[in-house]
Amino acid sequence: MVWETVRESLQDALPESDFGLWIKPLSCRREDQQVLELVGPDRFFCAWVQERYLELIKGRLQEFGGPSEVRLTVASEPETQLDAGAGGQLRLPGVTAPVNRIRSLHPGYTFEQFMVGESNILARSACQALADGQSTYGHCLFINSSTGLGKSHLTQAVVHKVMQTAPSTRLHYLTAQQFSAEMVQGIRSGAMDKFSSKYVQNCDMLLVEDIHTLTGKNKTQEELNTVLDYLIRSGRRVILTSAVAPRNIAGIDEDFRSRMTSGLVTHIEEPEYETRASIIRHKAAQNELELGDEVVDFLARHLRGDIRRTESALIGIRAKSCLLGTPPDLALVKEVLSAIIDRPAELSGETIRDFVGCEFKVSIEELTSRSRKRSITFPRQVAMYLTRKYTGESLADIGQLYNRDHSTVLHAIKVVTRDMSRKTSVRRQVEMLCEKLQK
Ligand SMILES: Nc1ncnc2c1ncn2[C@@H]1O[C@H](COP(=O)(O)OP(=O)(O)OP(=O)(O)O)[C@@H](O)[C@H]1O
Repeated sequence: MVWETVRESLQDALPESDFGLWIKPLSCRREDQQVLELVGPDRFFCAWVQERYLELIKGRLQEFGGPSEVRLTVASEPETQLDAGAGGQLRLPGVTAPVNRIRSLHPGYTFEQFMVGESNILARSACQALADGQSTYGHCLFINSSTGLGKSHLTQAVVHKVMQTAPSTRLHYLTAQQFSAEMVQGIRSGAMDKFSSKYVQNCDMLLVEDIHTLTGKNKTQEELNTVLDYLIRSGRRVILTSAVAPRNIAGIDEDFRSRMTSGLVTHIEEPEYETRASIIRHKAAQNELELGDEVVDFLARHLRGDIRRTESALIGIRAKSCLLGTPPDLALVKEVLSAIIDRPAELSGETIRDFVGCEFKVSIEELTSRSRKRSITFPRQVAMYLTRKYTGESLADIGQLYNRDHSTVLHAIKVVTRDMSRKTSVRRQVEMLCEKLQK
C-alpha cells in the first residue's frame, strides 16, 4: 500500500514525538486510485492533522504515485462521533481516555435553538462571545441558575460552536464529578503529571458543569483551583456552571470561590412570559405539534420555571392528541397540565389582580395606572405580594400585570413584608386576603 510507504517516509521526516502523536495513530480505511481515507481517533485530532500535516501527506502521496485526494475521518467510537450527536469530551491523542463516563453532547443544544429573553440574555451573550473568541465579557464565566433553565444547553452550544468554527481548539468539557473521578484515577495510577498536563498545558478552553457538587471535596477543589489559576492567568477561556449561587455553595475553599468568580458571574432567571411563549412555540414545532395562540398563551401562563416541565407537558399533549386523534385544543391541554402543575390552574396573576381590586374596590385601570395615591399603591403592592406568594410568576411577569418593572415589584414585596411585621393592621388584612384566596 502506498500509505505504508508514505508513513515510513514521514517517520524519517518528522521529529519522533510529532510522528508518534499525529501520524502513527492514523489508520488507513480505504486506498484506491482516487482516494486515501485515513481514520483518526477524534475530531480534534483530525482537525489538527488536517491543518498541520495534510499538505505534507498529499505531497508524499504524489511522490509515490498515490491518489490525489485524502480524506480524514473520525473513528466511529460512540464518544467521538460528534457530528452524529453522540459527542464527548475532546482529548489529545496519546492521552488515554479516562475510565469514567465522558459527558456527551446533545445535538440540539445549540445557540440557534436557545430562546433568548431578559432572563438569560446576559448568559447567552457571554457564551456567544466566548465561543467566538471575543473578550467582551472577559475570559472566565460563571453561570448559575436553578434546575432546567439552560446552563447545560448554553455550555454545550459553546462546545458545538467552537468545534464548528475552530475545531483544533483544545477543549475539555466535563462535569465536576468527572473531573474529580479522573483526578482520583490519576492519583491511584500515579499519572497525575498526565492529568495536569491535559488540563493545564494542553487546554485552550475548559468547561466544567455542576461546580456545586464539589462541596467538601477539598482535594478536587485544590486541583481545579490550580488549573483555573493557570488557565485564567494565561487568558484561556473558562466556563463554570452551578445550580447554586457561588456565595451559597457550602464547603468551598474561599480562595477557590474567589478564583471561580474572578470573571463574569451571571444568573439565569426563570424565563418571563414572552420567552416562555417562544420556547413553547419552538419546542412544539420540534415535536411536530401545532398549537393555537390560545393554547400557547395558556401554557406560557401556567408553566413557569424548569423548562423540562414544559418539554414534558408538550410530549404529554402530543401523546394525548395522537391517542384521541384530535388536535390539541384548550380542554385537552388543561387535562394534561392538571397532572403536572401543582397549584390550581385558576390562581393566576390576573385572578389575584381581579380579586384584590374587588376587595379594595379599586379598578384594574387604577391598579395599572401611574397613580401614587396610598389608596391605590397599597392594594397594588399587596396584589404584587400575593401574586409572588401564590403563583411563582417571575418579578418581571408580575410587573407586566401592573405596568411596572421587576424592581418595583421587588420593592412592593419588601414593603409589604416589612409592614406585616411592624403593623398589626397590615398583617391582619393580608392574612384575611390569604385565607380568602386559599378558599
Ligand atoms: N432558553 C431556552 N430555550 C430553549 N430551550 C431551553 C431554554 N432554556 C432551557 N431549555 C431547555 O430546557 C432543558 C433543560 O435545560 P438544561 O439541561 O440546559 O438545564 P440546566 O440549567 O443545565 O439544568 P440542571 O441544573 O438540572 O442541570 C433542555 O432541554 C434545554 O434545551
